[in-house]
Amino acid sequence: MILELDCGNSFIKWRVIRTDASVVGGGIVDTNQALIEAVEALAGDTPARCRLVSVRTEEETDHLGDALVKAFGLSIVRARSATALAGVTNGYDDYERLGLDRWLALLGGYHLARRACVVIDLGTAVTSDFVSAQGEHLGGFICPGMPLMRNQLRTHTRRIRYDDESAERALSSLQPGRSTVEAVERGCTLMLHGFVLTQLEQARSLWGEDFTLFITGGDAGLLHQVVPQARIVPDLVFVGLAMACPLE
Ligand SMILES: Nc1ncnc2c1ncn2[C@@H]1O[C@H](COP(=O)(O)OP(=O)(O)OP(=O)(O)O)[C@@H](O)[C@H]1O
Ligand SMILES: CC(C)(CO)[C@@H](O)C(=O)NCCC(=O)O
Ligand SMILES: [K+]
Repeated sequence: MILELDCGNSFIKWRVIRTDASVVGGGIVDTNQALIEAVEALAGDTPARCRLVSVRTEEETDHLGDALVKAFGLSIVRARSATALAGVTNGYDDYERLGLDRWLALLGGYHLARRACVVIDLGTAVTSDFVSAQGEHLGGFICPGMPLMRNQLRTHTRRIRYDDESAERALSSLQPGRSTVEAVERGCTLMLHGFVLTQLEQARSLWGEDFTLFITGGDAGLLHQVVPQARIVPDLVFVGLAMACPLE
């Protein structure tokens, strides 16, 4: 069995797959220890191999790797930056600066679409990347995601305070808010809607209607009504991870 990890800035997304790629289990955790416990709790064999992508520091990622080797004695392959892979060229001036989660998600998107695509990932940050039909990465955009927008408002004001349950309830509609929680949650959601619609405009001016829009990341669900044509692929980073780190 293979342990797959996407180590983001706030959470670790994990899953365990068999060699035939069928999924045994998976989830989202916020600490290395919680990851080890979740994998230990899976019925069946422990994974012998691991492939991972991380946007954390080298030290944090090494620390996680050491903990996994200690717990499971597995071998680890890490996704690395590349100038080109699987028919896609990295569009950054300095290819190593492109976030590896973005690189893998756009590799996965191009692989699935086999034509021009835009890949939007809604996590701690929101990112968007453009790939032409020829596999040329044209670059992309980075902006704050829902968790960062909320927290900036909470941190830099004195009277914006509310709990998680009321935040969830506030999104039952996108009408003008009649309480702080509604005003903030709906306002930030509409910022994301606006962002995504502008990405669509850019894609249309480049390619007409001849492209696929992919949406991934923990907050992908906030968008599906605005862009019903989008393909929501929650595991897009894992699609790219398998391409970048093949385990024969
Ligand atoms: N089960 C879940 N656990 C945690 N967050 C979740 C879950 N489902 C949806 N989310 C939402 O997903 C967002 C986090 O996104 P995601 O997990 O894709 O990225 P991340 O690890 O925080 O950061 P990165 O963008 O660096 O990968 C949060 O806003 C959170 O509300
Ligand atoms: C933008 C994030 C934080 C999204 O997870 C990550 O891809 C990252 O740290 N990127 C490095 C900066 C860049 O992609 O230009
Ligand atoms: K991510």
